[in-house]
Amino acid sequence: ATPNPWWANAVVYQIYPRSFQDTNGDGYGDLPGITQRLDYLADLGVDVIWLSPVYKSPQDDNGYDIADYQDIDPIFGTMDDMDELLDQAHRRGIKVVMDLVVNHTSDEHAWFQASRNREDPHADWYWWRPAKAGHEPGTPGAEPNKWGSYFGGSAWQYDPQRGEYYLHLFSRKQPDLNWENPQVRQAVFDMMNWWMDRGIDGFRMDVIVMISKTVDSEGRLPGEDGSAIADGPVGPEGYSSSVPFCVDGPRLDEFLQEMRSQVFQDRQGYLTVGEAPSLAPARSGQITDPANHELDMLFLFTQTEVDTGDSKWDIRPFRVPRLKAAMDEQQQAVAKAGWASLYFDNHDQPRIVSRWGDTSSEELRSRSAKALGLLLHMHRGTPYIYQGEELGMTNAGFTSLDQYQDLESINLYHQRVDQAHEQDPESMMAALAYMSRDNARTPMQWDSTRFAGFTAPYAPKEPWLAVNPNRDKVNAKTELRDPDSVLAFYRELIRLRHTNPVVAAGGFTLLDPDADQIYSFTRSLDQAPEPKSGPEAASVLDALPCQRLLVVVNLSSRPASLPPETAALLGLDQTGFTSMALGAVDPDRILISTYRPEQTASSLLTGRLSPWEGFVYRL
Ligand SMILES: O=C(CO[C@H]1O[C@H](CO)[C@@H](O)[C@H](O)[C@H]1O)[C@@H](O)[C@H](O)[C@H](O)CO
Ligand SMILES: [Ca+2]
Repeated sequence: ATPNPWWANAVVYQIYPRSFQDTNGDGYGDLPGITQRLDYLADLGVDVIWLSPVYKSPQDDNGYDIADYQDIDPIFGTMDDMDELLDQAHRRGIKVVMDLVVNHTSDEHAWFQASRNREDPHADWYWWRPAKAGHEPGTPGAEPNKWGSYFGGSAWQYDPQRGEYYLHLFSRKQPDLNWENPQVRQAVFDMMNWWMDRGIDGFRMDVIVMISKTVDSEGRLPGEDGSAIADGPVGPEGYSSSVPFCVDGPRLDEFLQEMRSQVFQDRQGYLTVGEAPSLAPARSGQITDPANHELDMLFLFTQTEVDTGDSKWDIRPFRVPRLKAAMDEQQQAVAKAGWASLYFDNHDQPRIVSRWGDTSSEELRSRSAKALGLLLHMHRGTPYIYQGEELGMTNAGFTSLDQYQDLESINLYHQRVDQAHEQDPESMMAALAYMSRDNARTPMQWDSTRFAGFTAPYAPKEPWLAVNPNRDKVNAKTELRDPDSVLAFYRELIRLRHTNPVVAAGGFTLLDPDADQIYSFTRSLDQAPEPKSGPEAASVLDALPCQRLLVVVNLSSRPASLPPETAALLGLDQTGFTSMALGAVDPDRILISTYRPEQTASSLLTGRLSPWEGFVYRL
């Protein structure tokens, strides 16, 4: 079998620079702050850091609205600071992946400002359309079609200077680029090559599956005057969904292949991962199949939608079988070809330990954080750790709207409560507390001081977003000293992935899909890898060819019996009693557990796992 590429065995750590480490007391994290913390990341064992955007930006969407791709925003520092970070990371063997936001730019980008003039060569670099016939431009109903923006309101904004509307799937200050225009594509590829030549190691590509929009043979968008394609139905808020026409559009593969050949053809050792909201998992097997020369891996979203209804604010109870179904579908999509990325947390998702774990006590917060980490990292794919996830950081616990900063949260509160009256204030505030993106964006908790070490206790400026008061207990300094901490556990998880080839390359097989507390699966390598010898062989067992692992996690705060298929693999029969002589369950085969191995060995003998008990067993 062709050896797996380097990133198949790598662990990526996502940094949200705004909330990571402030070094100049302005309350915002910055690049020197990241450089300062590289030893912490090296000690954790991560192979790659992915930086959310640090480019010149009016920060309307915290940097995902870029005004100059080839300059650093002063809030984060200078290009010299960027070079220093790159150099210091590489010295520690850590690669640096940047965020590529090219579905849209900022409306303050020179390209957009130029495009407002119809005579300018950039005139066709964005999606400009006239007002609907028979409607006064700029008045409700005059928009070219009924598409709604992800951040509320129409996806169209009228610009009096140009005398036309421009498309913005996200905020008004994030106009979509027109990738149909080859000059746009060339400008993007030139910018990407500029950064790759500066020594970065790849890109995470923002909403990259939205760059190809569906148009009819005349280039008309669905629903616009004269278009051969009708727009979709209008929802309760008065807008239709752009997803059927803007996600996975007709030229997506062509554009991704062109990008691959224009930027990455003659390069080694890089990583490309595309963000793919609303993409069907089956498509990930094609887009990440190396034979198609598109992307290395994708961020799919189906696992982040198992506890929501029609919208992310329509919260539903978390059910383990639904998560299993979603993850299994993603695993099967790339079983033959392609590769998966593994994530539960990022800067757009609430903290997983608050979402699906249990934070009702310090004990349960720690145990459930470990169980969820083990579950994710033992799947087949490249795991992503979001800053603070390795500490088991929790949701913010905000109770009033003015504590929130995220435009999506604030806009959607007003749209759903004040305008569309489809949700009452209490339930929307509850939805925000559970799902808002700000839950992931509270400052990193380095220690128990006033501002958690994110910024100096008596810094001139308070942190841009409130520090979570539980920083007195949940912080890196405390967990670095505690061998039983969530941090120590994550270090173990990463070590296991780096040392046990089955973890990186073994095939995935889900067990007991209907069990409602326990999530279990096996990972197996067809042919045994070379047995380890010499110092690497930590134990006699290490010397044996490891071929198959069993991963079992109780994702509940209640004890749970081992379900049938899992029990059978451990030689336990239905009654849960071991048909194997007592002691056949060999504690040495427990490679890692969220409890002490001997405790897990006794759990196995009884066939009942404790709350949030998870382990990897070498079959
Ligand atoms: O679709 C996206 C894309 O997010 C990417 O694109 C967005 C626009 O650039 C940006 O706000 C996000 O931070 C970036 O990760 C969602 O995750 C989005 O955050 C929202 O929750 C949809 O309901
Ligand atoms: Ca700062």
